Amino acid sequence: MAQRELKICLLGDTGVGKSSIVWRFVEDSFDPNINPTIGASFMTKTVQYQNELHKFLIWDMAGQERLELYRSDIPPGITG
Ligand SMILES: Nc1nc2c(ncn2[C@@H]2O[C@H](COP(=O)(O)OP(=O)(O)OP(=O)(O)O)[C@@H](O)[C@H]2O)c(=O)[nH]1
Repeated sequence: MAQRELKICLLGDTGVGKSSIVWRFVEDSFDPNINPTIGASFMTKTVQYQNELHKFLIWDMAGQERLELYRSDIPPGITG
């Protein structure tokens, strides 16, 4: 079966729910006590749609300024 890779990067202010959206998508769970992201976290999920596998590679970037990576650390080839 064909497989496509989709690179997704979440950026935004701290506390707006970036990590929670990723957890809901990847694990279908919600943690009201989730910790702020330090630097960045990386998760993957593969979803079958019709005759193709779609592999999502997701970078969740820290929103707190003091925990941020430099913008130049954002991985190349992001599609969304
Ligand atoms: N009630 C409610 N709380 C939410 C929702 N989404 C996120 N939260 C809460 O909002 C807080 C911040 O959520 P995060 O997902 O850590 O936000 P973030 O944008 O990733 O924050 P940083 O990691 O600091 O960049 C947490 O306490 C979450 O549990 C939602 O849809 N409803």
